[in-house]
Amino acid sequence: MQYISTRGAAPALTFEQAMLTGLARDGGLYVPETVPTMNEGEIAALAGLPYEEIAFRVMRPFIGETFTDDEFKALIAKAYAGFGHDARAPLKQLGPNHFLLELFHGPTLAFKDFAMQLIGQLFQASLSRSGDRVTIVGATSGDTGSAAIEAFRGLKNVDVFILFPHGRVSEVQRRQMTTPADANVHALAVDGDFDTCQGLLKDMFNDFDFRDRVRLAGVNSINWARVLAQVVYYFSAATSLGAPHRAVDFTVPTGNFGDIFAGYIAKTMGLPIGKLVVATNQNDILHRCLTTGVYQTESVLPSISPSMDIQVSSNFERVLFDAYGRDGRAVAQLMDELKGTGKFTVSQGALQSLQDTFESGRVSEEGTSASIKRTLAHSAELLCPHSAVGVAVAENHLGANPMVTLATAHPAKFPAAVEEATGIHPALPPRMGDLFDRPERVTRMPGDLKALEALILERTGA
Ligand SMILES: Cc1ncc(COP(=O)(O)O)c(C=O)c1O
Ligand SMILES: N[C@@H](CCOP(=O)(O)O)C(=O)O
Repeated sequence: MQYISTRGAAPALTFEQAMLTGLARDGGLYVPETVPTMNEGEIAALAGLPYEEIAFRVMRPFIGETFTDDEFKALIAKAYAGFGHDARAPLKQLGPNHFLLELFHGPTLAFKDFAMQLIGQLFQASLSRSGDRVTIVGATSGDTGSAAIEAFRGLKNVDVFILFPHGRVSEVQRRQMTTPADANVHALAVDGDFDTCQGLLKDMFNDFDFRDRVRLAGVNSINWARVLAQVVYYFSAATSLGAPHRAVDFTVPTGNFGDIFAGYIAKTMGLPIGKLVVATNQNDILHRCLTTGVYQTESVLPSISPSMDIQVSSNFERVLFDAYGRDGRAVAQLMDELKGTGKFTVSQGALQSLQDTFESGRVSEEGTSASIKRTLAHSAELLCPHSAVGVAVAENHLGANPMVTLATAHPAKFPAAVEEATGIHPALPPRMGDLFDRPERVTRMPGDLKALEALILERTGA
């Protein structure tokens, strides 16, 4: 199993190399050279299995020789042992044909834990074998950062630097990143928005001297291993609703396009997914692009679903690669255009291919609040604002197949928006009850590459 870059000009890598590398050296993202498929019998056999066993069967063909079966099984078991629900990703029924996939029972209460807890294990196993040390730098709009810190805190061969937009994450998210006392954790509050943070991260990857000196690794969804771990819950949800004997639709609250791209991979592997619906908040660049073919950045509007306040949606590049017939040069040209002008237009053929796979919808701020309120009244389910965006869009795309909406975070991560909509203040789980009493440790930084690189070099001693 080899991984190739979406820009076609970086060396092909193994799973382990792609996982430790993050961004390809040509600026592209790694994808499998060929996506392995599962036949109907193999998919049917997943129904009713424990989540960890489904994870093993779905991910095994992607990892090549990196781990033996026994090693991989043990790492998966450790990754999900700390989840607060036996099913790991339970389904709740919202309506006759509408289900909610709760992805917030991990240690930091967001779907990011599914991938981050696993790659924490995979990194540790790989680094302790090689004796190498890496510097992880992550960009976050709130959830990736806390999940990464939780997964890598205290590890002796890893430093973790998390760039988050100053003043643009919820207080719970900020405290999850700034209160861990471990010396290898560095929370950096950057002046700018999430796109500034993600842009700086990509610039660090493209600064080869710096990259090689600190042995830079990435745990954003630019890392293929992140996407892979997220493919699993599409299989667990769909098979418990009758797949492969019937098709299942999914609606996914979307920002960086990683989570829905995982659904696209599940579909490519053979899982009968009918509709794949992209749900955006008022930062609706993906919805506009899927509707008109024009991908045009605007300034980010802070919203009550802040984790999706994103304009430059990293993983969209992966799906464009397929829509352009895996032509890396065409993708590189689009990405250069985006960097230069803030815009590109998708060709007619590529747009048709995207529209054949994805539907989309956008929800306003009022619509998000109303969705939280309505869902509580009809189904007694308290949604976080991101999940509420998903539910609102899904309601406009219900059809004959069961519809699954991904609930991506726990409502207690966004108490202000939930209380405003419902009058209920969602409580944090008891194990996080002292979050507001713990001392914070954070460094305020300008959105400046050289300043950030200097700080990372100084703190790692590289
Ligand atoms: C709570 C939450 N929901 C949805 C999303 C969107 O996921 P993705 O970036 O994979 O599209 C994010 C982060 O991006 C998130 O943190
Ligand atoms: N919403 C995310 C943004 C980064 O997404 P990623 O999936 O690429 O790590 C966040 O919470 O940080």
